[in-house]
Amino acid sequence: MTLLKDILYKVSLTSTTGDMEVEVKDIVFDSRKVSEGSAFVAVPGTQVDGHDFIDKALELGATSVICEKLPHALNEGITYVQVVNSAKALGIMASNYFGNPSEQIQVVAITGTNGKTTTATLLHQLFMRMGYSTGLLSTVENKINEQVIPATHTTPDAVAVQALLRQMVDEGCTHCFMEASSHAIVQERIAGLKLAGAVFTNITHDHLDYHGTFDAYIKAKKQLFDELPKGAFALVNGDDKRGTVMLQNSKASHQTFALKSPADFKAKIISNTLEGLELDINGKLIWFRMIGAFNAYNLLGVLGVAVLLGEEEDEVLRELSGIPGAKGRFDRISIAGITAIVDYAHTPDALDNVLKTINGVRTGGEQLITIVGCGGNRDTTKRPIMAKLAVQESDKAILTSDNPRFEDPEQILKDMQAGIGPSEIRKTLTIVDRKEAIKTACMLSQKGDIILIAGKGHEDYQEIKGVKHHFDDAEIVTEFLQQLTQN
Ligand SMILES: CC(=O)N[C@H]1[C@@H](OP(=O)(O)OP(=O)(O)OC[C@H]2O[C@@H](n3ccc(=O)[nH]c3=O)[C@H](O)[C@@H]2O)O[C@H](CO)[C@@H](O)[C@@H]1O[C@H](C)C(=O)N[C@@H](C)C(=O)N[C@H](CCC(=O)O)C(=O)O
Ligand SMILES: Nc1ncnc2c1ncn2[C@@H]1O[C@H](COP(=O)(O)OP(=O)(O)OP(=O)(O)O)[C@@H](O)[C@H]1O
Ligand SMILES: N[C@H](CCC[C@H](N)C(=O)O)C(=O)O
Ligand SMILES: [Mg+2]
Repeated sequence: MTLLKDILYKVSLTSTTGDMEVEVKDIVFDSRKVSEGSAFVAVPGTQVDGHDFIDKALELGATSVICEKLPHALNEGITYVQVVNSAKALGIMASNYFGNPSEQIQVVAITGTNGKTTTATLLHQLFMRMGYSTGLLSTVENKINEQVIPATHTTPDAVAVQALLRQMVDEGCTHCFMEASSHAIVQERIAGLKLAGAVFTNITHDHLDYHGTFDAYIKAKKQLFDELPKGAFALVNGDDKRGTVMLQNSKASHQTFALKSPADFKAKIISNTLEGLELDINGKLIWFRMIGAFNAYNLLGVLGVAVLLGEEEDEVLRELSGIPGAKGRFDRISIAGITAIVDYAHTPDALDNVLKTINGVRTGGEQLITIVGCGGNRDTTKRPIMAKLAVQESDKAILTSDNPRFEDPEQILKDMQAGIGPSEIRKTLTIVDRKEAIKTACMLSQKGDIILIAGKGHEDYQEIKGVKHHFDDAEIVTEFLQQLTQN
């Protein structure tokens, strides 16, 4: 039996009213999911305030309410707990409720604008290969060893994080690698977690719609490092000028990885082709199946984490060398002499990196056609920048839709077109239907050409007005390229 007073351990309380020994059958932060005996935690949100749903939660059988502001009238027989920060309280309560699983497993959180999924997935694959029972919480999927649990967010909500960690511990996992998105950090979805370490990959333009300013976005990432305990490690990209900012107030052991500056984990790129990367790491030449200089950073971050967790460098490099990477990250499909690359680049920096990688390995003569869109109900300021990058770094750019969500797809495309100069218009096509855009790119391609399809990577849907319609870039480009071979 779980008592309210026990799960409030370590929560900053302002006041309590009622029986603190009431049994808690479930912790719920959405009134619609309350059942008899639930503890309802009222969290202020971006759309509505959970405090407005306290009555609804009580109607459905909640026996305790955890909130920042007490309701004017308190119901008889209900326990009310006033806390300083209910989102934070939710995380700590969920951790207590599930028996503090993060104290029984080494959890490493990865943050940064780009590279989180790649780094976390590589770590999961690496530790599995090295014989450990390992968990993963990522944008693409959550995993307990090889068992897949579908992911709805990059970082699950506070209760789901703890429930998944509990399941991992019960199934014998010793390690869990997880992404910590800036939304999750600010919303305290990882409050109550004991981390063995945290990684900072990089920070560039994204999510200004949510955080407001770039400084607030940096501060969100920094919170992860500020809250690390002594004894944990803080591993940051030393070539990113915000790497040192992350370390400023961190009690954790300061560690760096870099290609250009002095660092604890260093590498030099020997070769970078469409077949893979060759790196010099401490005088050892190692071949990796990952493509692009940005993946050299991801590989170094992975090496750093593994070594800081006590693994032997040579074994790590041997295993890492054969790992293919995460789905939808630079996936290559070659049919009829045409190479299509499906990549999740959905930020200006990611798109720039992918385009530079492709341009760096081109042999000349071939065309590069880039298909790109920008998500609806997301940062609008990145739209003209991404369109401009696509046009400038390709022979032809096709602007199209990528999850318009609740926005008008034509308006998103207009925002993108604003980034294109008059002399670049002739290199640009705008085709709102993504399938038509892919078909057009295939029809315009000749043997040897490269088609980059950016933005959706592993996603197998197009989200329009709250409905996810099946849509898979790799599936569609394969279909059209195969048709070319039949004609
Ligand atoms: C903008 C954002 O991040 N929103 C997240 C946030 O919801 P919110 O603050 O908007 O919630 P709200 O709708 O205002 O409701 C406030 C509170 O009232 C409660 N409520 C609401 C209605 C009701 O009838 N009863 C009730 O109790 C809600 O449960 C909530 O506790 O907290 C929810 C629970 O954790 C999340 O599901 C939700 O993610 C939304 C769906 C989302 O799209 N988030 C994206 C932007 C996101 O989180 N992305 C990052 C990755 C970004 C990256 O790529 O870097 C991620 O980690 O996935
Ligand atoms: N270290 C990196 N630096 C810059 N760009 C990268 C890096 N790693 C990957 N990318 C690019 O960014 C895209 C997204 O990579 P990944 O999915 O690993 O990032 P993420 O941080 O998990 O993104 P999200 O915030 O959407 O979950 C990749 O498809 C690739 O184009
Ligand atoms: N985690 C990111 C994914 C963006 C992927 C892209 N396809 C889009 O829809 O904008 C977000 O939710 O902002
Ligand atoms: Mg991710």
